[in-house]
Formats: sequence, C-alpha cells, structure tokens
Amino acid sequence: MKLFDAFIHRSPNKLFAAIVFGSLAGVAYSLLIPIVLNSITGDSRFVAEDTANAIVFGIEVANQSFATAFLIICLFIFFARTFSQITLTRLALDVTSDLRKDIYQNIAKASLINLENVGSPKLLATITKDVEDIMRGVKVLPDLIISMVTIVSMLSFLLLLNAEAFGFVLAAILFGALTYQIPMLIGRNYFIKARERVDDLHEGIRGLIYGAKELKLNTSRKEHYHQVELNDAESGLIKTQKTALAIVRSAMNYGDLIGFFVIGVITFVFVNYSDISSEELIGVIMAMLYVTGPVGSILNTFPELSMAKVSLRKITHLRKLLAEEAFNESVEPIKPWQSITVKNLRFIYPSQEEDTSFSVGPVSLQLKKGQVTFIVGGNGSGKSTLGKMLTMHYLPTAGSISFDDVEVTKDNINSYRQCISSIYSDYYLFQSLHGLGNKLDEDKVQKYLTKLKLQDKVTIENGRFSTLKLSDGQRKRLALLVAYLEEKDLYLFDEWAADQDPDFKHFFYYELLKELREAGKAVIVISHDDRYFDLADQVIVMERGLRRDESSVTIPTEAPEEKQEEFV
Ligand SMILES: Nc1ncnc2c1ncn2[C@@H]1O[C@H](COP(=O)(O)OP(=O)(O)OP(=O)(O)O)[C@@H](O)[C@H]1O
Repeated sequence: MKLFDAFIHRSPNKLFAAIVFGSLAGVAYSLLIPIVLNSITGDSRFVAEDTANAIVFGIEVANQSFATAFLIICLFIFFARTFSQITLTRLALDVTSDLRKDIYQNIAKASLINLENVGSPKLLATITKDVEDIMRGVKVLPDLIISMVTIVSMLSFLLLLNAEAFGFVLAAILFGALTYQIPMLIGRNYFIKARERVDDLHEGIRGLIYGAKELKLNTSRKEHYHQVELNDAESGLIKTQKTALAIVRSAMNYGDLIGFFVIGVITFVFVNYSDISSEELIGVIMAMLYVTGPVGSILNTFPELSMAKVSLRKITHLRKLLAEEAFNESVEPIKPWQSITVKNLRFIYPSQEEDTSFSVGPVSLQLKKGQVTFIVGGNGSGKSTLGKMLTMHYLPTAGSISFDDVEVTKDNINSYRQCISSIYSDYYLFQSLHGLGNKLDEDKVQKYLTKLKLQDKVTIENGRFSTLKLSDGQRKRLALLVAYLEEKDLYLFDEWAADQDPDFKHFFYYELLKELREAGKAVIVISHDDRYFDLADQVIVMERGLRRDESSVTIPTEAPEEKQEEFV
C-alpha cells in the first residue's frame, strides 16, 4: 500500500484539481521575480517595459501595470494555494479516516487467535500513533507539490536568464540533494528503532494501568517496574528519537545552506569566469534567494515523510499478522438442528517452537438440545480452548463439527456462529444492547433484572444500560442477562458462577440451567465446582488437552482425519 495510491483511489478528480492549482500557484510565484526585477533594474526581457505611475486612493504607485499584475498574481497565489492546501488536507483527513476504518475491518475480520497473539497494546499503538504519523506525513504533501513546482519554474526562469548560471545551480542542487540522502537514511533507521520502542512502552503503560492494584501494594515491585518497564523504555525511546532528530536537523540545515553556498560561489567566484551582466547577476541571486525557501520547505517535509513511511510499514506488517478468517461472511438461515456431533476435534496453538505449543484433542463428543454438558478438569487442561473450538472462535486444525447431518465448513461457519452465545472469563460487556434494542421484551428484561437483583442498579433505555459501574459479580450478571436476551440455541458459560454469591450460584445452577434445558437449549458449562457436577446430563473431563472421561456419550470413533482445509 502506497500513500499516494490511497489518495488516487480516494478521489482522483480532487487530487488532480489540487495538484493543478498547487502547480499554478508555484508557477505564479516564479512570475513575481521578473516583475520585481523589471521594476528595479529596468530589465525588460521578460516583461514589457512600463514606467507610468498612477495615483490609487491618494497613493502614488510606480509602474502601474506591473503593480496591478503583481497584485493579481498575489491574489491568485492566495486563492490557488489555499484551494490546493484545503483540498489536499481534506483528502488527507479522508484517507487517514479510511485507513483507520480499514484497520477496524482488519481487526473485526481477524481470527481470535491472531488478535490474542498481537495483543491490544500493539493494536492501539497502531490505531493512534501510526495513523497519526501517516496523517502528519500526508499533510505536508500540498506544500511539497507547491514547492517543487516553484523550484522547477524558478529554474526555468534561470535558464532563460543565463544558461551557464542555470547549469551551475542545477548541478549544485543535485549534489546537495544526493549528499542529503545519506544522513536522512541514517535518521530513518533511528526512526524505525524508535517506533519499535513505542510498542514496548505501550506494553509498559498497560501494566501501569491494569496492574495499578498490584503495584500499589508492593513498593519495591512498583519501583522496579517503573525503572525497568517505564523509565528505561522512556530513556531508550527518547535517546533514539533525539539521535534521529539531531541527524535529520543537521541534514536539513545542510540542505538550507546549499542555497546560500551557491549564492556565495556565484557572487564571488562564478562572476570571475563568466560574462554575466549585473542585471542578470541580480536576477540569478534573487531567483536563488527565492528558491532557498521552497528547498527548505521540501527538506522540512522529509522527517515527516520518513516517519509516515515507517508507520506505513508498521501498519502493513500488522495487517499481515491479523490474517483474515478466510470464510464466507454472509449469514444464511440454518436448518433447525437437534444435536451437535464433534469428531476428533484438534487445535494447536501457533508457536515459534513446535515442541512447546499446547494442543487440545483429538476430542470427540456430542451436545444435544435440552441437555447441559459440563466441561471440567484442572487448570490448563484445555477446557477453555475446547470451549472456544465448540463456540467456533478458534478454527480447529483438524476434525469436524456437525449440526445434525450438516458439517460446519468455511461456507456456513458464520451462519452457525449466529446460534451461539458465550460468556468467557474475559468477556466484554458493551454499554449498549447492539442489535437487540428494538426487539426487547420489556417484561422479560424486568423479570431477569429482578431475578439477578439488578433492578435497583441498572435500567435499560433505548437499548442502553444506564450504567456499567457495577461490582464484578453484578457485571457478570448483566452479561448473563444479555446472553439470555439473545435467545440463542447453544450457550457456553466459562466459570460464570465462580465469583458469585451462594444465592446466585444457586440461581445459576438450579434455575437458569434448568430453564435453559427446559427451553430446549444446548448448554455447555465450564466449571471447577464439583458440588454441581451431578446436575449435568454429561460431564467431559479434560486432562492435558485430552478428554479423559468418555463414559457419558458414545461417539462413533474413526481414525482421526485431518480436515484442516475445511476451516482454515
Ligand atoms: N493464547 C494462547 N497462546 C498460546 N497458548 C495458549 C494460549 N492460551 C492458552 N494457551 C495454552 O493452553 C493451555 C490450556 O489453556 P486453557 O485456557 O484452555 O485451560 P483451562 O483448562 O481453561 O484452564 P483454567 O482452568 O485455568 O481456566 C494453557 O496451559 C496454555 O499453555
């Protein structure tokens, strides 16, 4: 993805108009020199001679027609430049907004495992810092175009004025531009290093916010954390940024001085070897002084463009990491089903070292509507991983899931996902009941708010919760309310009751599960609480990623078939 391509893609007509007006402003700039030159020196080679004075509003104005032309050109420059800058800046805003929206889409379409692996600090750094840096880089493009056209126009004027001087100035500018690239390349490498350090720092800041409770209770840990994860990371980042900026600043000053160096050489040396007239010399020096501004302005854009390029690379890399789930996203009505048959399902966590990556399965089981299935086992035995395969968050590396006789494939997986509701331990509670607001059954909402003892805490207005400032247990109850209101066919609760009062544990295990069973839902409960295991219709015991207990359900076992291509 190239920055300019994004502009062309967004609005080619606006881009074209902005470039045309920016270029015209550049040409108009260069027309001011011959007019001024003519008035001062009387050199009428480029503009016809006109010495008539006029009185305008009581003020005497020399060379009336030149003065009028000068004013008109200035006004034209103002309007053309402003139009070009505003158009390109607005385009730049649209392009960066598109970029952010693209990243939102990338995140939405990425597989859960890729999202977990990339992690939120990196994603947030990209959406905030990288897109912002690209925006800054994009914003300098209007000035870059105007300055480039001004330089080209001034060089053309120089060519008309004195071909020898033109050759000399051109050679000096080319030499300067080439030698300028060396420090800029070094500076760019430092910008890349600095960008890597921003990710580390974001990770550190995340620990500072989310680990605030732990850090407050342990001063030596807090000091160590501040020193290693924040102060050292800050120092490393600032040092790298300072070095990058020092190199880039020196390069920019070098670039600025090239113009004056050329003026000096022309004034003190070139004149001794050329028969340039004094009018031409004044013209050349004026043109050089004039060119120095746009040259500086172009050079000033380089650090921003350099950082924008680094950020663009970062975004491109992130997009690769967030590989899309390659399946049909459309949602079609699914055939009513009674049971889910899982055969030899397997999932291997992606890892650099194959030996250390954890795998779950092959696991076979059957889930039926109107049945409650408990998945139990020790910590790290693979319960949640199996759950995420059953709720189709993780795409299995092998095996199959079938709803009655329809096997889940990449063509229908999104349709089948719509019949599932889950609450994992890292659930997210949205402030709004997105997509549910209009079809809310008020009586049902009130009944469940009361059952969950939330009726005095939360109300729902226009599909939004009045507050989410609740205790952990209350928030989890609200998540349960949402899941219940969703009216899905398959429910998964991962340790839902673990941090609830005995009353609510009782409500969950004895009332809610019973009600869901009676409503003909298939329910999966991941639990450690063995007091309630006998409430299950079947218990799946997990041990080191495999199913230990196969007694409660019999699945026709076949040789594990690798079906990776069906899903991934
Ligand atoms: N995002 C991940 N990347 C790589 N490996 C992971 C990831 N998440 C979990 N694992 C591995 O999978 C194993 C099983 O994790 P899982 O969450 O399924 O266990 P669990 O039985 O639900 O444990 P607990 O009872 O503690 O919640 C872990 O021991 C870990 O090695």
